[in-house]
Amino acid sequence: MMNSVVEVAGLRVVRGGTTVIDGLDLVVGAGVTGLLGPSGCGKSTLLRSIVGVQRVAAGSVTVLGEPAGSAPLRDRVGYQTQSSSVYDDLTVLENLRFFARVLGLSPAAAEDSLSAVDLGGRRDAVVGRLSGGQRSRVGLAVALLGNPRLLVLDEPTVGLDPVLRRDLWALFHRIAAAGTAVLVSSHVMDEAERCDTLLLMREGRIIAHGPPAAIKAAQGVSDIESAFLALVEGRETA
Ligand SMILES: Nc1ncnc2c1ncn2[C@@H]1O[C@H](COP(=O)(O)OP(=O)(O)OP(=O)(O)O)[C@@H](O)[C@H]1O
Repeated sequence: MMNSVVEVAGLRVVRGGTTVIDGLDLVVGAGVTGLLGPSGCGKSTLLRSIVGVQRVAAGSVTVLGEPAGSAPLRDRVGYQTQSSSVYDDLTVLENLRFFARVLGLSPAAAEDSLSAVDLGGRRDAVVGRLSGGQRSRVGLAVALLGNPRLLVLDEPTVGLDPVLRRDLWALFHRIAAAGTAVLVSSHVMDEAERCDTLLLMREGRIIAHGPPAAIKAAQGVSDIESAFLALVEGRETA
């Protein structure tokens, strides 16, 4: 089969009476893919469509050859939303064991996930007392339960300091190197350079797709923010 993990064709999504995504086509492969764009451009909506929790008006979303959200994908796609979905009053390990049970996985899956995010040393810490970066890694560990083939992360680095952000991006690359495709959204343009492949999104459309260096070269600029602006201006004057 092809190397694509996600295939989106002609996707249209309407939210609250407004068309948020209109005719979007996209292929996502292995490695770390960054979905970057300003707040409100539709990143979360696209990720929700890929995970299969978004009602779509038209088009198709296929993940690992199956329709998005279908039963065979249940333990093959991990998803971390913007809001924390872990229990503050449970320990790190208790949280992971709970979610492992919900997914029908063995307690050993909780241990595997814990070590994948380097949280073994904090296994007995109550989540409510962890730092922001550690909490974020607990959420990531939950999404990694069962060793999914695709990990979808919605703005996981928001609110974190630069050191923690750098550490998390390093972790995404380790996860990708171990064979899980990582699709991560951000509205911070300086995170672009950390991605193998970039998807630049604006107003419900993908305006550029490729390695950061290729996107910059195509626009003749030295940073992604300038490339984004050049692409927007090019469209407005076209
Ligand atoms: N539940 C909802 N009902 C109606 N409209 C919504 C809903 N959620 C989001 N929208 C609208 O859909 C559009 C895209 O929102 P979305 O959350 O996908 O953007 P985003 O790029 O992820 O933004 P952010 O970076 O701020 O999370 C926005 O115009 C938003 O106002």
